[in-house]
Amino acid sequence: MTSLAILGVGKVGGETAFLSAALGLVDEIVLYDSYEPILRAQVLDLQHTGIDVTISTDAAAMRDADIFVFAAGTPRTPEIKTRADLLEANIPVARRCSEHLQGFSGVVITVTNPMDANNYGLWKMMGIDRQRCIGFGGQLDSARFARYLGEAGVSGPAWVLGEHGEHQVPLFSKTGADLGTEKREAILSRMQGASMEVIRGKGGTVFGPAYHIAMLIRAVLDDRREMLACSCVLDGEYGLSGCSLGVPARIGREGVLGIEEWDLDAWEEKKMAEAGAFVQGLCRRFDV
Ligand SMILES: NC(=O)c1ccc[n+]([C@@H]2O[C@H](COP(=O)([O-])OP(=O)(O)OC[C@H]3O[C@@H](n4cnc5c(N)ncnc54)[C@H](O)[C@@H]3O)[C@@H](O)[C@H]2O)c1
Ligand SMILES: O=C(O)C[C@H](O)C(=O)O
Repeated sequence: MTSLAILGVGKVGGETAFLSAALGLVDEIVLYDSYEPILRAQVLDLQHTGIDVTISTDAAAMRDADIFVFAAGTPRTPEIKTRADLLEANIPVARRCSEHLQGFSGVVITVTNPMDANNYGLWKMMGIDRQRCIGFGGQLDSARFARYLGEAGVSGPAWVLGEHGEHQVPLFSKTGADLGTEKREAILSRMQGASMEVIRGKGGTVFGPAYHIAMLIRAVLDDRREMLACSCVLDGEYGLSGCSLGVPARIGREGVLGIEEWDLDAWEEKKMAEAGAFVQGLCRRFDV
């Protein structure tokens, strides 16, 4: 029997629960939210699908799950410019999350923004092996990148490393197309504003994140060992440590099975170093 726990069942957590149930990824889902009315409503709504999945709201059972999604906390509104601006609001939520996870032996997926810093914070507070903390965001950024590349007539592989935020690093060198710096910067700028277009229109991003989180859950539970852009706690990879950052990672049943260090061109290397320095600064908040 496989069990998924989700802390925070608002827009993204709720949709992730629904998709995981609808796709038959797990046998049991343990849901918890500090706001009781949303928790009850999400449970009822899931039950009304009639999908054959066990649903529990026993917070203590979360630590027995195979996989745990941290999706609780404050999301952006149009007034909140960057994901990093959510750090102070969500640090106490990350701390609470790490308390829920004492004794947990599965794989954690961090969704709550600023995701890279929170993934590092959870790893640090829980004191678990770094391979068991996966930060989610790179797959979504990569899907957005693929879309913008397509509009520019480029169909090569779309990978986005770096921060899940303003300092994201789209790997143009992997696409095989020579777009030039100006076009690169123009596409990057569109990517930086991509989610805000959705947040302005419907109050938050839902389908994109939930779909790719479900694919990540599947990669872990089925031990797919596939390469995905994920935020991982770094220990010298890409010349960085003291942070969690988007890198190409092989994902399987034990979490991050390996990190590949790809050759980057000069533009990408500079962006990656800037991303590392920026996220290291955010992560320092968890070192005190
Ligand atoms: N990494 C990504 O790609 C990605 C994508 C979308 C959203 N996000 C982030 O995910 C988070 C959730 O976004 P959302 O749109 O679902 O927000 P939401 O407001 O719809 O849901 C958040 C839920 O967390 C609950 N919550 C708050 N504090 C809690 C606590 N201490 N314990 C348990 N539950 C708690 C709230 O009651 C709420 O139901 C935000 O930080 C958002 O920025 C990240
Ligand atoms: O942009 C946000 O605040 C939400 C999320 O990180 C996203 O990329 O959709």
